[in-house]
Amino acid sequence: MLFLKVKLFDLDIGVNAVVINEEDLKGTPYYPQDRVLVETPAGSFVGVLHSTKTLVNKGEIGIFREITKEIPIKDGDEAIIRHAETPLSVAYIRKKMDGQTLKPEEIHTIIDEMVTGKLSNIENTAFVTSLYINGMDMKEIEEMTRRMAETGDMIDWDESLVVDVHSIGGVPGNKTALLVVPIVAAAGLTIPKTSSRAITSAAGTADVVEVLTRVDLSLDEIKQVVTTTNGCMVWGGAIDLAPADDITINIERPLSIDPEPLLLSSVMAKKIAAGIKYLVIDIPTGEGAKVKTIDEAASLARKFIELGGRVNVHIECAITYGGQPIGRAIGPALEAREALIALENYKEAPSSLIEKAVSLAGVLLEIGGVAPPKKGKDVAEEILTSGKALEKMHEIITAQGGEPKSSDEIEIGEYKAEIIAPIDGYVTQISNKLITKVAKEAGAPKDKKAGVLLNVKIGNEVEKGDLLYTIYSSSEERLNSAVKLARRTYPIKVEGMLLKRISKF
Ligand SMILES: O=P(O)(O)OC[C@H]1O[C@H](OP(=O)(O)O)[C@H](O)[C@@H]1O
Ligand SMILES: O=c1cc[nH]c(=O)[nH]1
Repeated sequence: MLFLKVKLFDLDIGVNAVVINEEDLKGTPYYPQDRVLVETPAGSFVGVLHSTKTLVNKGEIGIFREITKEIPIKDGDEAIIRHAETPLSVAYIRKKMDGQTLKPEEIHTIIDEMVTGKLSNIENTAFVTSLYINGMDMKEIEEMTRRMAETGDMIDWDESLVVDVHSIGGVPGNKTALLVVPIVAAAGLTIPKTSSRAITSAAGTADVVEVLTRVDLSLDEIKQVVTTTNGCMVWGGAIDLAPADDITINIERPLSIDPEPLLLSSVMAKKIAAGIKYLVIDIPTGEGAKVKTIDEAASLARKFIELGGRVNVHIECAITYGGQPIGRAIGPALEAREALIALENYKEAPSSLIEKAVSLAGVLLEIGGVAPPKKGKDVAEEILTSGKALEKMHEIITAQGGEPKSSDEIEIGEYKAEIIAPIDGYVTQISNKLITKVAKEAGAPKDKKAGVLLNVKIGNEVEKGDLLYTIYSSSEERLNSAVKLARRTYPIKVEGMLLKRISKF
């Protein structure tokens, strides 16, 4: 064992590297590139060892900022270094890589070791990838869901009627939650919504809400907000609800994947932990979404409902249109602005956004008994059009530590480029994946002001030179790169009625 003092490096290098002076390593069984278990008063993690002559002094261990996002280690903390045995999980991950079924205790071990930082990025990535390739059966998914919830905090509300809505994501512009939560909260139901940051999209709900107010609230702050406003819209990753969720999501994001076993367990674990009893799952379906066909969506819905039954959460699934972006705004600030426009004056908002939001909210109002059967959508519309939802949104924004702003006060990227129609014709396709790529190339979601504002939707007739969409960014360099990508990949297809002329074979 080595006893060292922590020296924190303010550097995001993205992996669990630790640096030890080579004098300290002399005569020990620890070698560069080895994995060592680092135990500190704030928690333990597995780090890849690097040696140095000068970066840290004898008696110090250099630790990077990445770690402190998961474990609140401070400068000067005592650290005990031990050889990191190969985690038990490695054998179980190999089993899943080989397509085998994992036993409950094997799944528990993987989640436990992931959450206690004993797995390196390599093992975590191998696990996520093996689920993407080989999947899991429902028993495995149930075990993973339970463990993901049990390894974190659980919130217990002192009432039974706690509802939530959660989208599996995958469709650009899906800012629906910013309407559904205020509508449902204004109706008096308790809706403590947790969201993840973007996984495959250019803006996750947590990224969008963060434009308007704080989302990294503590459990106590969340309870306070929900008690006073009936709702919240917070980032699940900031609190210890299902901690494995944020670890796996951080691996899914660069690969832009969302394997079904994790999709099911991630959503459900967060909801169990948040004490949700009634949950509506939004399953956007269509070309370019995570789910392509109605049949696939129905099969996923059945799995959600079955899983819900096993973990005592009442689930209803809404299969929604996901064949093109929801609304016109893609990117955190653009989507926050569009959501505010919808709350301020629904007539000015895209009908796809309004329609989806009041439909989902309507289901929750019926489940919650504050609207008669089949009348939920009408009640939701009334709450939206009367301004009650906007008022509630301002309450939630304030309670979470933000300053309510009107839509025209939301800042978007100062650099912009307009993409125009190359010919007369009709918009026949808006590629979810390509439009997301353009928005991300412009800098979203890290650059909150970056994104894409659509000027057309599928079916619109356009003339050569008409505006199709505008790309925004805070950086001219990123904007130019996004424009190049847009010009190379054509996210929006414009075609005449004469699609192809064949005059000879
Ligand atoms: O589209 P991608 O990024 O893959 O999925 C992630 C998004 O889907 C869910 O949306 P919501 O919280 O129900 O609004 C997550 O919380 C996250 O915002
Ligand atoms: O919250 C979410 C949404 C989609 N997929 C996940 O894994 N988690």
